[in-house]
Amino acid sequence: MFSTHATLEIERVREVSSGMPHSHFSEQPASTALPARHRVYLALGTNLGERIHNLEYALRLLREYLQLERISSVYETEPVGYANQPKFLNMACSGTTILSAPELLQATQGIEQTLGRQATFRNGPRLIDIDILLYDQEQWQQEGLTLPHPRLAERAFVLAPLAEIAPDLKHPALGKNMRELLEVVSQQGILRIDQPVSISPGSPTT
Ligand SMILES: Nc1ncnc2c1ncn2[C@@H]1O[C@H](COP(=O)(O)OP(=O)(O)OP(=O)(O)O)[C@@H](O)[C@H]1O
Ligand SMILES: Nc1nc2c(c(=O)[nH]1)N=C(CO)CN2
Repeated sequence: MFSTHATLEIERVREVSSGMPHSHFSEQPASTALPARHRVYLALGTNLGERIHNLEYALRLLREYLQLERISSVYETEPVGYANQPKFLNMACSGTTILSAPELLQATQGIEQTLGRQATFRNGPRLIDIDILLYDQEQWQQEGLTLPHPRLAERAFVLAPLAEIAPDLKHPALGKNMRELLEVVSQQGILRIDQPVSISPGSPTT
């Protein structure tokens, strides 16, 4: 279950037992095999509307697709790329999913639509942005999806929450972990705030 503080959130991956002696397990029909689970890391950002509420609502919807394992604190961050807009709230989460990476992208884009995200412009303001940072240790580049996320290593607003929940996680292409990547970017304008997220039922504000 989730505590009221984001940093304390832990949901354990349920262990499923067949109830059969181990030696009989391989005799089960293939259809009973559990689908493979993939560990994924996501970044969330918002700078319009009730920002905390947007994060909470997105996390609740994400739980339909992910078994959440960790969620970071919330960080208030100066806008990067286009300065003339409100400050963002950013956070990261990890979880496991049976979805393929393109299916997960479809799910996250659906959640952005559900929250009412309107197309603006590159680096512009948004109700919610959900980026897939890593999907297992996959390196993938196809139309519409690049893994790891191509701008992960240059963004303190992504690395600070990610390093909080997964400091030793290695970037599959760069070979460095998240703590090391965070150390080499400027953390100016990145402030961890003491505002907890709660993901009990509710509705969007916008
Ligand atoms: N790993 C990824 N996670 C999310 N979107 C991705 C990823 N790789 C590629 N994309 C593509 O990026 C496109 C633009 O996404 P989005 O509108 O969120 O961009 P942005 O938030 O303005 O910029 P940024 O991608 O730098 O955060 C999406 O339509 C999606 O197809
Ligand atoms: N601080 C901050 N700046 C941004 C962010 C964001 O999430 N946080 N997202 C952007 C486009 O994805 C562009 N700039």
